[in-house]
Amino acid sequence: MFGNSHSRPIAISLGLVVTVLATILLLRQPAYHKDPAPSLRNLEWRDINFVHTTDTHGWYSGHLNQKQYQADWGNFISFTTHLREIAHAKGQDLLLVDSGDRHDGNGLSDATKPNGAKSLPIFIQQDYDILTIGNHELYEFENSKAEYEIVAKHYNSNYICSNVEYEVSEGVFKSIGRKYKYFTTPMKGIRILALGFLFDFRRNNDHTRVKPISQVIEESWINDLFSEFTPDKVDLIVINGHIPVSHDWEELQTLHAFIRRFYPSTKIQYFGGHSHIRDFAVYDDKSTGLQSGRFCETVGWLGINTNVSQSSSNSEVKNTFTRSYIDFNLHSFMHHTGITSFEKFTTPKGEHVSRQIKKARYELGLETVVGQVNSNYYMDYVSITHPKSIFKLLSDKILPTLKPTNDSIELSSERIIIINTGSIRYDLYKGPFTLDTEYIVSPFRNNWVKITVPKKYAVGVTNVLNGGGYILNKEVDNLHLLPPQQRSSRSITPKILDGSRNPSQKVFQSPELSYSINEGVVSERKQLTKGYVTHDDFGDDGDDTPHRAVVTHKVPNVIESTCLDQNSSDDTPTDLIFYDFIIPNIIWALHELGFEAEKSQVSFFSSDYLGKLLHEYARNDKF
Ligand SMILES: Nc1ccn([C@@H]2O[C@H](COP(=O)(O)O)[C@@H](O)[C@H]2O)c(=O)n1
Ligand SMILES: [Zn+2]
Ligand SMILES: [Zn+2]
Repeated sequence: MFGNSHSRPIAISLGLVVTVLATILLLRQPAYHKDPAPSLRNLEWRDINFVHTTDTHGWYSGHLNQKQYQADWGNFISFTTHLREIAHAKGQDLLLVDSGDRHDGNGLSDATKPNGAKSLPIFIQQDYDILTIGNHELYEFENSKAEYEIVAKHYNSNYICSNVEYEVSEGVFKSIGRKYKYFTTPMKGIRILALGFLFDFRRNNDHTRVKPISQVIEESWINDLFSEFTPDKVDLIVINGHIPVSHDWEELQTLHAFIRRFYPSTKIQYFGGHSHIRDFAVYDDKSTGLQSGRFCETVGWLGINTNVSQSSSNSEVKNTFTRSYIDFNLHSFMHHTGITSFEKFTTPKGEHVSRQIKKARYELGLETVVGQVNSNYYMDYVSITHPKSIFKLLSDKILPTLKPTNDSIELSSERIIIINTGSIRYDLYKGPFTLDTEYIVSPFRNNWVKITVPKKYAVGVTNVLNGGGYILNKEVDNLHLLPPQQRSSRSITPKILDGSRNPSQKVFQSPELSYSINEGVVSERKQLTKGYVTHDDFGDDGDDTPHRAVVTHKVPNVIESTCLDQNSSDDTPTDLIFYDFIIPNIIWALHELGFEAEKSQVSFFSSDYLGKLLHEYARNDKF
């Protein structure tokens, strides 16, 4: 038809219209590309800005089967490099903070001997300005040694820990890092006094010491320090704790009251961790606490204006402080830097670290396929009686495969195996079960132990351990038995079942439903990715990516797998088998039931830890 001379002008004008329209569309495209995620909430920049991580537990490869957390440590390094440049270009400061727990949770950290041999050299490529220790650096001596010799040494005066000591030679204990750091920021000249604290942790190895905060504040060094650095010399106090920031965790409250005695109106910023949640707490009009999740799912963002007047009101706090929880993916990282091409985004160091990770994973054989998993098994997305519950899988199928390590171990005809649900760290996904999966689901190399008790006591233990909710019996140190998801201050509020005002932030961890980075504009609610929806003291606008919340179910402290004869008498000797990690808890529960047991009555049963049982189950094609 374009060959027809009469129609040519029309064809030309049509062509012109098409060209113009196309040009308009093309001109609009870059705007879209510049901001590929208009639904993301932008970061607010202040005089001083902090990027915060905590509880990374070795997840430096990123979440390979969850696109929403798929950035790796190299990408994270590129991200913060740009953020620092942006801050400095604006004349603002940017500091990086990490709050500890770098082991136990991923093959990259746990498949080596010593633990962390490959992951710590990767972790320390990040330029942290302030970092501290977590409890997972203290369970095993080899982790403490690595912390002292690799991490603390590398970061030198930036490694700040005010209440943990390390045995440098026999009987000689020294602070594992610097007890404090006083420094002035390069751009705004903000004078910062920084300290670091671990919560009152009692299960540390013998070559380390942890002093509870309540004891530290009685010591002369901290009183002298605060007397020397009078308020006129300090613009901002930073407390980096491996401690939850929630109001119901007493230790930070104690510390805060102590600091305020010396600094009645100085701004104080707390960074926290350990309970693996996103959280932000306002302590008073000049002081807040930020906690940035777990497992490289979250990068926390915290900004402070230093010049806000001293008057006290709610809006004053909001004018002073701002917080965001950034999803650990390239989509978010690139959005917040305003860089639209990956080539421009990735820095030589970031690229180098990403290569280092790939190499380490290859050398460790982390992607070696052991077997296939037939379904997703969840920790708390379904109830523990649901066929897709990982705890049901363990109690029905995996734990019954546990055998004593040698034939000389005497067995009773009846038995109950109890596991602390905190020993399971992550969902198990449908698809290949790799070496990495074993560590991700259950990284701990605990031994199984056994005690034989009359059946009437054995059958009550699980109930006692689960009965009291948060068990606060300090003598047996039950504090550390609780699975992280139950430790959220937010879970005190009753759950609302449509998920829209779910009190604690939630993540749906199914790879099937995780979103694609290229998904584009998310405009309708039904298109939102399921993930964290955080409700904190500033409201519910903290997550950089608006997610759709999911309902999660309460997970008890322990679950059991039983092999009992319904017809046998109450006094039948019954083997109670459990991880040595919970010996004090079991002895305490038996005591509560009226049976006095000694640690010496507990004997070794097996070294086939949970990860190994799962591995064998997959290898034998049992799923
Ligand atoms: N050998 C171990 C050590 C720890 N656990 C579990 O880990 C929990 C602590 O982890 P955080 O990341 O929250 O510090 C602890 O409560 C135990 O449940 C374990 O099972 N075995
Ligand atoms: Zn942790
Ligand atoms: Zn911890």
